[in-house]
This record gives sequence, C-alpha cells and structure tokens, in this order.
Amino acid sequence: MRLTEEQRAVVAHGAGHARVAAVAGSGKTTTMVARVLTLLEQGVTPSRLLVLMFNRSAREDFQARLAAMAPPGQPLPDVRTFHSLGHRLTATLTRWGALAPRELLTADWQLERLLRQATQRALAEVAEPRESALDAERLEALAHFCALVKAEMVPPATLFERLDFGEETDHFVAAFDHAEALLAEHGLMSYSDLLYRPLRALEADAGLRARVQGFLDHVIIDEYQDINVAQQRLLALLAGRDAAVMAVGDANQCIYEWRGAHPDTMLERFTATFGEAVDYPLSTTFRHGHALALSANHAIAANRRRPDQLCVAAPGNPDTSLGLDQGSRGLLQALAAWQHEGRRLDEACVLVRSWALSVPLQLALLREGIPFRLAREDRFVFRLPLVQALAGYLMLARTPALLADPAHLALLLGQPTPFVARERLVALATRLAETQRWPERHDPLLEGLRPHQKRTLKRRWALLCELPRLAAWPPARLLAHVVEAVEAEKVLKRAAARRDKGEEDVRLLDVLLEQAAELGNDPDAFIELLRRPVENREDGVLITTVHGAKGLEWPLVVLAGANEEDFPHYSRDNPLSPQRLEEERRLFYVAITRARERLLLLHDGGDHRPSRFIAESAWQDAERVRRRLAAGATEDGPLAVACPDLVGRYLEALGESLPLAALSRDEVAEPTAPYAGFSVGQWLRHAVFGEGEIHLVEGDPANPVIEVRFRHAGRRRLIARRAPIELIAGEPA
Ligand SMILES: Nc1ncnc2c1ncn2[C@@H]1O[C@H](COP(=O)(O)OP(=O)(O)OP(=O)(O)O)[C@@H](O)[C@H]1O
Repeated sequence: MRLTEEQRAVVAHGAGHARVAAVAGSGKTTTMVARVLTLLEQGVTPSRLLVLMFNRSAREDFQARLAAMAPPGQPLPDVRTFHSLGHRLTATLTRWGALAPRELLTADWQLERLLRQATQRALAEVAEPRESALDAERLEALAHFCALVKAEMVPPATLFERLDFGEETDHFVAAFDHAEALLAEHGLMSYSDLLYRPLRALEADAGLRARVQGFLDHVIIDEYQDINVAQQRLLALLAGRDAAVMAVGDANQCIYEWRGAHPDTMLERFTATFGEAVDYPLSTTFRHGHALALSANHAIAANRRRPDQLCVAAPGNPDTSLGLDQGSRGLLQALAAWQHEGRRLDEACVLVRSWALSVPLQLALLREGIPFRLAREDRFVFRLPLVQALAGYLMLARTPALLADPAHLALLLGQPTPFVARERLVALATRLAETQRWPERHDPLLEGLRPHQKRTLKRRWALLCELPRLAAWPPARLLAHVVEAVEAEKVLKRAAARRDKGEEDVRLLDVLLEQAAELGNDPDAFIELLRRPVENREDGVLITTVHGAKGLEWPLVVLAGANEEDFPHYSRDNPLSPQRLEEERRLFYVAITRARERLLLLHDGGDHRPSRFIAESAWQDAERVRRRLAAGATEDGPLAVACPDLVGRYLEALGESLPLAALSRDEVAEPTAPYAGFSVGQWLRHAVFGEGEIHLVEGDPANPVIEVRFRHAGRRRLIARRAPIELIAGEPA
C-alpha cells in the first residue's frame, strides 16, 4: 500500500512532540505502524518506545500488524492500554513499598457490595432516611461518580457540584470517602484505582517520580481525544521532559465527556501539557465515498470547538449513498432491499443514541422474523424489567387467575420500583395471592412500611384487581391507564440516579405505548411479541449504540431514532447547553461516519420532529454533488446547495470544480403547513394517547407546541403539526 503524502509526513516526523488530527477511516493504524517501524530503523531502542492504544482489541490489532510488517527477528516495542500500564505501575510501586498491596475487585457485584456498605455508612450521618439510596441503579450511579472523581482527579465535592446527579444523591460525597476507607480497610481496589493510586503517589513524591522517568524516548498514543485527565497526567509524568509524544486522534470524535474526556484535550490542552507540537492532518478517509464525506463535513460544521479540517474521500472508496426514511418501516424496507441485492444481514448495523430507541426496531424485526443481535444482550426488549411488567399487566387483564400467582404479583408490585425491599414485596405478594385481600391495617406484614409506601402498594393492588374488568380495552389504552395509575413517569424519574437514565426509561414507556397502539386491538399479539424468547443471531443485523460503535465500520449503517429530543438528547427538564449540543453533534458525526456503502437516517415521524442534525448534514446536497461528480461534466446549470463555500472547498480539495449556487432561504427552510389555530380548552383525539384536552399552546404560531392532558396517558407536549391528532367537537361523553 502506498502511503499518502499526509501519512508519509507523520511517519517522517522529526524531533519534538506531534499532534496528528486523523479523520474517521484515515488509516491511523497503518500510519502508526509505519512510524514505529521507521523509528526502529532509525535505531530507536524498542524498549524506549511505548505505544498506547485505547482498548485491548485495538492493541491486539496493532501488535499483529506490527509483527506482520516488521523484519524477521526485529525486537518490538511495548504496546499497551492504559489499563495494562496501570496494572504494571501499581505492581511496581507496590514492590517499592510506595503503595500498600491491594487486590483488584474484578466483578461488578463486588464493587456494588462495597458501595452499598459505604452508602449505609453515609446514610447513618444524614437526618432523613433514604431507602432509594440502596437501589441497584443508584449504586451504579455512585460507582460512576467514584470512577469519575478518579478520572478527573478532582475532590468529590467539586465534582458533585459540577454535575447533575439528580434528587437524593447528596450522600455521594460522603459515600465516596467511606468507599475509599473500606477499600483501604479490606486491601481492595477498583479498576479506576489502577491509575489513580500510582498517579497520586507519583505526584506527591518527587523521588518516586525520578525513579519512573527517563526510560522513554518516544510515546505514540491513539484515540487521544478520549483520554481523561488522570490518563493525560500520567502520560505527562512518564514522558517527563525528554520523551517525544505523538498524539493521534480526532477531536470531532470525542464522545466520552461523561467519562472524563474533553474535546480540548486534543486542542489547547495538549500544548498546555506538553508544550509546542508539530501538527499533522490525516484528512483522507479510506472508508466511504464523497457524499458521506461531504455530509460529515456539513454535520460537524456547526461545532465551535473543533479542528478546522476537511475530511475528503479517497478515489478508490465505495461510492456511498445516503438516504432518509421513517421509523421501523424504513428499516425493514432497507434490509429487504439489501438482501435482495444478495447482501448479508451481518454486514448491516443499526445505530441508536440510546437503547430505549431500539425497542420499536427490535419489535419490528421480531414481528417480521428478521434475525438480529444486540451489542448488549441484557437490552433485549423482553428482558427489560419495565417491559416484562407492562406485558404482565396486560396478561393479568386477559387471565384473571394470575391474581393468585405470587410470582406474577411480585413482578407487578415491584415495577416500577415502589422503593420497598424485595423480601417485603415477595411476602406481600404471597399473602395477596392467597387471600385476595389487602391486609388489615395492623397486620404485621405492613409493619415498618412508611405511610406512602403502604399507599403506593395498596393502590397497585387495587389496580391489579381492576384490570380483569378492563380486558376489552385495546392494549394501548389499558397500558396508558396502568402507566398513569402507577405514576410510572414520576417514579421512573425519581428512581433513576441520573437524569438522562430516568428520561430514557420514560422514553421507553412512550415507545411501548406507541407500539401497543400499532398493534391495534390485538393484545394477545402484543403479549406474544414481548414474551417471545430470542437470542442473539450471529448472522443477523447488529443493533448497537453509537458509543458502542466507536472505531468500527459496516457496509450498511442505519441510524435510527434521529428525532429532536432523542438525538440530540434533551428535554424540557434537561435542556441542551451549548457544550452538550456540541457533544451530541460529535456523537452524530461518529454515527454517520461508520458507513462504508450506504447510510440511512431514520426518524420516527408522528409527534417526533426530525433531528436538527439531519438538516445540518445536508445529505441531499451531498447526494446531488455525488451524482453530479459521477455523471462528469454536463451541460446542467449550477448546482444549488445550502453551503456553496463548504462544497466548493471540498471540490477544490478533490481538484474538481462544479458551478454552484446558494439555495434560496425558502428552499432551505422546512415547509410549513397552513394551520388553523389550536386553543386552550379544545378537545382532540390522538392515535396513541386517545382523547385529551389542550391546556397550553405556545411557540411559533405557524407551528405551535401544545400541551394536552389526556384522559389515560397523562400530560404530553406535542408538536401540533406533526402529531397524529384530530380535533373533536367538545368533550366526548
Ligand atoms: N494510503 C492508503 N492507501 C489505501 N488504503 C489505505 C491507506 N491507508 C490506510 N488504508 C486503508 O484504510 C483502512 C483503514 O486503515 P487502518 O486500519 O490503518 O485505519 P484505522 O486506524 O483502523 O482506522 P481509523 O482511522 O478509522 O481509526 C484499511 O483498510 C487500510 O488498508
């Protein structure tokens, strides 16, 4: 393979630090392997060269490619992940007596147990009792908090103030300290300690630092945009004053801010940490065609914090096509067309911003019998506790005998969480199944339950008893009734220890209600669908989150759920800050640049507005440019595009030129339907949520947002123009 001029420049870099800005698919690995081989050729001692990769599979890939390219018998340098570096440093500092020996907690449950204990100690110090603090989800959030303190190297109180961990989490700071004490007491450490402990020891002791410095002449590090503060500080410390650091990455692909990464690690922070560096771009992608490269350039253009770098497709790349469609129907059609062309399903990947958005797709694939696999098996729709519970409510309506089934009752009483310990729920369910009556007020079974817990559980039992009488209702209506009766939205939001998690659960509810409505009047079909056992099928289409797709590529990529509020993710309670919007935009950029031959963007339609990122990506312009380039010079007039400057720069980089014109504003703006006004007090019927009354009309008069109080689905905000609604005359009987 002949390296490009840009790649050759990186390989031939002379003295000092270097920063390589590599767009997606630009052959980073190829270039870094060539750089290492060149350094070895120049006589650099292999043991004085360290290569750091982001994860184990990247490391193995790199080692294999290096071994394949190196002359036989050539000793090779260390290729490590930060993780393995942490292991080694911890072992060394322990041997030197600078760190107390500790054992690594490798299973999640071990850490959860320790954090439970730390939480109990922290709770003993606060006045009001707080059972929710011991919920699995909240403990998971605490684990995240503790890991982030160590990734960011900040005092826990500072981090807590900066981040929004939601209600009832202010014991986190004290719990962190207790967790640290417990770890020390039992001689244990977590994964984050692998770097945190050595780094703290080294930063506190100049003598110790001197013992680990001076061993390296070159450090080459991949995916630099996603390293956290602890990793960067450790790197600076090991490199010392003498080693030359080459950081390779793409600030536009920094998607781990929530884990402590920052887009400016690759920008200003690099020079702040290491001093001057030579900048090298790797701007040619070998992954996809012009249309996608152009669209990706458009998609990221609105970000302020980004490198000014154009990504250009290499001439021999697949001629990627771009498309836009709606919902699961769009997915099914795309997969059918793909197979019709003789392509395999395992060449396709469906990307979602969050797992909740995969639920309608899973159900559609299940209905059609199309094999699929999930990057996380616990996200199979029928394994989600909330889905099991909702299916359980429907089943109970159809099969009243389930009222005497203790396991079924325990499932329904326990979801969404009533914040009551599991053993108590099981005991209560067993009694209710047996007696079919709510216990007397002084029954020992109710002892120790707080009044609001009693009220919640009693209301749920009343709902369960009521359900068989509602068996004739369509599933969507029945579920909407259940959701309202158990105050699911409120409970889910409260139970989630992170705001976005709560919102994802509430979104899941929405998705399920919409799905139930699609199945019309056939509850059995819906129940059957939710209970159908499925397993990952290796020959099936992969469903994964965008985060899980980092560094990967597929011939066909379908990005589903490209709706406002879903992607970018935000809500009224959790509005987008400029910084978060930029992170969401980088995530979108990562998502679309995974495709090799075809990219399909899907939005949901209905009352979901298409994501702003779809318009920003100017995919139609990009498609038109692609076609015009493929057709060669024609007599056609100028090509009208939204950003002639950007398209012009792209063509110039290719050495091509096309006559361009700017689209007029009217052509760029979305068409708006002429709308008669909505007004407070009007009644309407929604295809999913049923009947409701308008309580608020606001926003653009031509495209108002309405808030409707539905009889069975609670209060909802809808984009009037897009919602499947019809106005009805007066309140229905
Ligand atoms: N100069 C080149 N000419 C042709 N193909 C190249 C060149 N450089 C890299 N490639 C090809 O591009 C693809 C991606 O390269 P490589 O595996 O080195 O990059 P990567 O580091 O995995 O990708 P990314 O840049 O997305 O992280 C490979 O198929 C590789 O053969």
